[in-house]
Amino acid sequence: MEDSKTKEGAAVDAELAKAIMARRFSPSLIGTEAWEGYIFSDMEIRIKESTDLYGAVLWPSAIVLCHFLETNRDEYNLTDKNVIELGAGTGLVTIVSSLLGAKVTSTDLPDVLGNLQYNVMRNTKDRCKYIPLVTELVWGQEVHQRFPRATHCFDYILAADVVYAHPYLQELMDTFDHLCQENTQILWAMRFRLDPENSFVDRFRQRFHVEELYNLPSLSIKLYRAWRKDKRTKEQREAAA
Ligand SMILES: C[S@@+](CC[C@H](N)C(=O)[O-])C[C@H]1O[C@@H](n2cnc3c(N)ncnc32)[C@H](O)[C@@H]1O
Repeated sequence: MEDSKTKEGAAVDAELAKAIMARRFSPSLIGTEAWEGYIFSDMEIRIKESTDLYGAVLWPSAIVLCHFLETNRDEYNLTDKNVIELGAGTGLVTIVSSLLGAKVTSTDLPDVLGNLQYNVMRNTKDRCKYIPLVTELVWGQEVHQRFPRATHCFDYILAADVVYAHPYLQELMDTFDHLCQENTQILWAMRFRLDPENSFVDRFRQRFHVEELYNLPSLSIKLYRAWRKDKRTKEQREAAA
């Protein structure tokens, strides 16, 4: 019985993973510029990558998160919502969220912003209600000053593949903690590779309620929804702002 259930789960995983990854179609070369094409919201999105930086490559978690947003737009309606993306990389999640009607703040390390801005502008210009804002956000650095809670209240925090063996996991946790207010939802696609990912999830669960939305073992990716556990008092909210 258990065996047949596991097999059924594996088949669903394989099918879903295949469907999600099939959104990717073959790389093209136009003139001197290489790009990869994706279709979301019935629109073609062209992503330029550059292999010299982590953030200049599109990772499968981003495709998984975009697939979720596109196929669950009734329940997670992004129209007119304030959204921030952490570690946006090449920008696919920012672009898809903008096409779905969100006001997006797309963030990453300074080195990555040029390529990110290029992809975001190229794919959202004249196609979106709100022009996405691309800006630097280094996890844990001046987040309180640059994104004060009183003026920066996000409905959604989006993140794809931001947890891996890097030395800034605590800073990332603190950034989630600062940006996530009482009514904020975190949608976070996570690729499991080694132990640091598991212990991050354990620590994350101490601060946030966590619901697993997708489990795709064939891609080693899970998609989580999370929201704050603690309800702050008015005084605490003002002190943290
Ligand atoms: C594995 S890539 C994922 C990129 C993109 N979200 C995707 O799924 O295609 C990790 C991203 O986190 C960003 N990143 C890494 N360390 C960071 C830090 N300390 N502060 C802000 N962003 C960081 C990288 O620049 C990169 O864009």
